[in-house]
Amino acid sequence: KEAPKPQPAPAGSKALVVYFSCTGTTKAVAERLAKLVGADLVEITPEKPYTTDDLDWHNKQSRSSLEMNDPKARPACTTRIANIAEYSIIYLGTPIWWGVAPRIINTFLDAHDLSGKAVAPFATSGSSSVNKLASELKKSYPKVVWKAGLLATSSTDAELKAWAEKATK
Ligand SMILES: Cc1cc2nc3c(=O)[nH]c(=O)nc-3n(C[C@H](O)[C@H](O)[C@H](O)COP(=O)(O)O)c2cc1C
Repeated sequence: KEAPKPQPAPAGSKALVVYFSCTGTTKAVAERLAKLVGADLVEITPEKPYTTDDLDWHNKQSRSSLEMNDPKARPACTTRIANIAEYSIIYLGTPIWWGVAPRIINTFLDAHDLSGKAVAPFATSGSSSVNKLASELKKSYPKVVWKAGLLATSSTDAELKAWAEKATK
């Protein structure tokens, strides 16, 4: 008997998980999600990596504080996804900084044309909910088809999968 042929993915079903992570929490979720849904995985990498001092939110002069205090800050990121148009769904993972997405997420979004694209944001945080992050992104990038956000700090595989599938509908 012949082995069953692998099913080719239906046209337009390509999924991308793209994420930013400084201390590994979002990265771990992104890796699990990509495996669960069979998505490509790309990291948003800052041109200048964040040091521990950079991430000190108690220090008003730290790099992250200065960036978050300036809505127009766009820290350089080297990530460019040339074939981003090929994806039918993009899962965008990020830590929550000051209640919203780090400015490098804006750098990434500014550099890619995601008009009409389905993008589902997921985030990890100490405690903040994903709502403000999601609504701010929606306001800043109104041409994106934003799907429901997920606070994924302690999401199970089943929760990740259910949320990811819903975003494709
Ligand atoms: C500069 C900075 C600001 C943060 N602001 C918040 C916040 O507003 N609310 C919150 O719950 N957690 C906040 N955190 C905690 C992170 O969201 C949390 O540790 C996240 O899981 C880190 O993800 P990562 O390991 O992928 O970088 C902040 C962390 C940093 C470094």
